Amino acid sequence: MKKINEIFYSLQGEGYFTGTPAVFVRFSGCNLFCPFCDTEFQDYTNMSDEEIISVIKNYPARHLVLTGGEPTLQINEPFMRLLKKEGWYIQIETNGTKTSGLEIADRWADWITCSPKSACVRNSADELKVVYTGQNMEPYENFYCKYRLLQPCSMENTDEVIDYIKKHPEWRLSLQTHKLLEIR
Ligand SMILES: C[S@@+](CC[C@H](N)C(=O)[O-])C[C@H]1O[C@@H](n2cnc3c(N)ncnc32)[C@H](O)[C@@H]1O
Ligand SMILES: Nc1nc2[nH]cc(C(=O)O)c2c(=O)[nH]1
Ligand code: SF4
Ligand SMILES: [Mg+2]
Repeated sequence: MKKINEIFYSLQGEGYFTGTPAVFVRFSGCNLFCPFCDTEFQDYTNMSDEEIISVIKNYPARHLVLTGGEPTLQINEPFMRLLKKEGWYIQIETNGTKTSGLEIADRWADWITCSPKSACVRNSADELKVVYTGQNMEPYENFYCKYRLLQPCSMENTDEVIDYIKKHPEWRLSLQTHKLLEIR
């Protein structure tokens, strides 16, 4: 059984796949307590892997976003294998900490979006998506990834983020477009 906070269909609002129709599975629970976290993830329903599949397959898209909370606390090999067997393109949103699912994500996900927080142990992902709060950016210099995305915190410091990116052009802007559009 997995503790699932919500399942919904929307457009990927953030990062490289912004605008892509996607089914979101939000896992309950997290190992961190980011002060800026914009997500309610405590409530949950217990669902079997088969129940999750039976809900997500009703939507027309086959791009799946595993998020949370922290999805790598709950994903396991049989779940990921089943999703791949069912034809899903699996994107996982992770804080990059040392969890039971860290290596499972590497083995099975099609796309890893790492949004590193203090305890991040990853030094690679497909995309690095940093929520900018004016922190020291040096720790991200040796992170190996295809794209470096800088995301305003709660859409409140967009000017500061744009300014940073213009000075450090290896970064690009990630806006939480679902908030702009007032969709989920
Ligand atoms: C809610 S987290 C869930 C996945 C995982 N725990 C993580 O932190 O990557 C999903 C994404 O939202 C970002 N996020 C959370 N709160 C935010 C905020 N107030 N403003 C901008 N992005 C935020 C996270 O950094 C992460 O990229
Ligand atoms: N539309 C939409 N896109 C998202 N991308 C990442 C999200 C998340 O909360 O992980 C999210 C979300 O909550 N909504
Ligand atoms: S790691 Fe992700 S879900 Fe957990 S508190 Fe931080 S932003 Fe929220
Ligand atoms: Mg969100």
